[in-house]
Amino acid sequence: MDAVVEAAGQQLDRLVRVQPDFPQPGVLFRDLTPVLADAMALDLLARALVAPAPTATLVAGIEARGFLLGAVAAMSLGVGVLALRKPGKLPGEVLSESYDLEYGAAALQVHPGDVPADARVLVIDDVLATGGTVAAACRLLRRAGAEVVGVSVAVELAALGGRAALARQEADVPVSTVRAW
Ligand SMILES: O=P(O)(O)OC[C@H]1O[C@H](OP(=O)(O)OP(=O)(O)O)[C@H](O)[C@@H]1O
Ligand SMILES: Nc1ncnc2[nH]cnc12
Repeated sequence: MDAVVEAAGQQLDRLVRVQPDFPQPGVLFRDLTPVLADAMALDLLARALVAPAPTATLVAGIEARGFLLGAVAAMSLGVGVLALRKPGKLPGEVLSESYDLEYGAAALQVHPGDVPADARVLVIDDVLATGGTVAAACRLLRRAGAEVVGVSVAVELAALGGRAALARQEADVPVSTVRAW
């Protein structure tokens, strides 16, 4: 599987669009939409993302970009995908977790009833920056009764320290990234 991860990493090197000063001055934005639009890159990335957690029984995709990768990754593992949504999108009773990120603040929500009691969940997203988003996802899933077996992200922005921040908050969750820049 290391060969798949390396091949997917090469596709990220080739296709990720780097945009200075977006969505606000000072942020160097990594846009994965060209990767998603390339069939070979998308297939490799889906397989690389699930490689670290082959026994997961459910994938959790984080709104919005994590939805796209989470869905294809879940298909490649043969499991379902759980949508972790931003506020105001899910009807009925929800659990919520707030967090800060590089360019603002946000929250994630889930229906507790959508998480099976024995779920072994792999959290998937496109970018690990400060780590606030995936840490909130882990807290949310645990409150819903799930076991978080891993976090798998396409691109890690190493200078923003997300991996260390996540280790401080969620020390027992293995974190895998296809490429660290
Ligand atoms: O590690 P962090 O500092 O928390 O940042 C990473 C998050 O930032 C981006 O999402 P964003 O909130 O911009 O939402 P989007 O997917 O709806 O564009 C990205 O898709 C990650 O979810
Ligand atoms: N620099 C960045 N590029 C893309 N997504 C991000 N999420 C947080 N920071 C980001």
